[in-house]
Amino acid sequence: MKVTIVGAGNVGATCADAIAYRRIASEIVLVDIREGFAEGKALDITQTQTTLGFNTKVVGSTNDYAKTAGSDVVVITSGVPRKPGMTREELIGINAGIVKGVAENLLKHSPNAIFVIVSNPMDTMTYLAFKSLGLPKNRIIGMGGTLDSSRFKTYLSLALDKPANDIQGMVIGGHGDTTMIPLTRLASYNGVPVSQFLSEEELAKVAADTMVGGATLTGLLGTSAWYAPGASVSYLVDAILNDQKKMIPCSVYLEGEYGQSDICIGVPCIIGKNGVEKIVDINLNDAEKALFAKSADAVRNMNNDLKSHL
Ligand SMILES: NC(=O)c1ccc[n+]([C@@H]2O[C@H](COP(=O)([O-])OP(=O)(O)OC[C@H]3O[C@@H](n4cnc5c(N)ncnc54)[C@H](O)[C@@H]3O)[C@@H](O)[C@H]2O)c1
Ligand SMILES: O=C(O)C[C@H](O)C(=O)O
Repeated sequence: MKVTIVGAGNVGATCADAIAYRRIASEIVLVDIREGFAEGKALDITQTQTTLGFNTKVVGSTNDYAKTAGSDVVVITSGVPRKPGMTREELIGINAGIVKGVAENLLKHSPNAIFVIVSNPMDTMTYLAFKSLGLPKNRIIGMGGTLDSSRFKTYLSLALDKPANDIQGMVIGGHGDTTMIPLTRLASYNGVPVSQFLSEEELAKVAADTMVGGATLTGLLGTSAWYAPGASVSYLVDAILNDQKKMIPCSVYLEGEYGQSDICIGVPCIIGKNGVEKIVDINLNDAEKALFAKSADAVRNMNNDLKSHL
């Protein structure tokens, strides 16, 4: 199976490294616009084959999309990350043109690929890819919910002082500091609701920390995070290539689901070899429904800024 990742920067290269090391694909192509950069990252990753013990072929390319031909999954991470104090939404002007051009080039060479969109603001970039490529909705997947859910589980595990892998939980809604919806009511520690162990105040703090998880790291690092984002993309690509039918919150085009239409936003999805195989309708309570509607309003507002690109 072949995966192309465009953008060989922090997230793209980390994602390529995770996919190679975890043997998720047989071939990875890394593409970047910076002369020699993707080739350098690919060679560096290749030189870990014997010490880490994998045989995945990793190829780098400076903007030569012929090398990406016949990819099963393509991942778009090209674009600018935010700096401390910025919101993801502020990146729209510069990233929209990059994402649209890259997506069109990818489709020319891999007409059957499933697209995974990572560049921010991710929900709006996913909507742009959906609208400009004209592909069926199952083949355009925005990655944000995997990462937000992993942060949610991390903060729950810290608050509970229990292993993160014993915790289940999902974040739906937009991938933004104020639009994410950590579903604290449904989160569990080995099937037991976390509300049996944490107070309302503690749960509210977990939710608040999760929502600004990306901003916290941007403040600490000076640019946005990459280890958890790269690993999250590899998790999603694994679910697609290995037809895992995992339920993962992803940003997908809605046509009435969750009361919303003509928008890409995070909802629980079954992910397999066809990409989004099903949108799972979970029973939200009234408060969660209201948060989802508010989140969708904000994402839709942001999509309005795309007019010149559609
Ligand atoms: N959805 C998520 O959960 C999530 C998580 C982390 C980062 N992000 C986003 O992913 C994007 C990348 O973040 P990063 O930290 O890797 O940034 P980065 O600056 O390290 O890497 C971006 C790379 O894109 C390349 N690039 C720019 N224009 C290009 C083009 N037209 N074609 C090919 N390559 C091009 C740059 O040369 C650079 O190497 C940002 O927009 C960031 O906000 C999203
Ligand atoms: O925070 C960011 O801007 C990058 C990414 O969306 C993240 O959540 O880490």
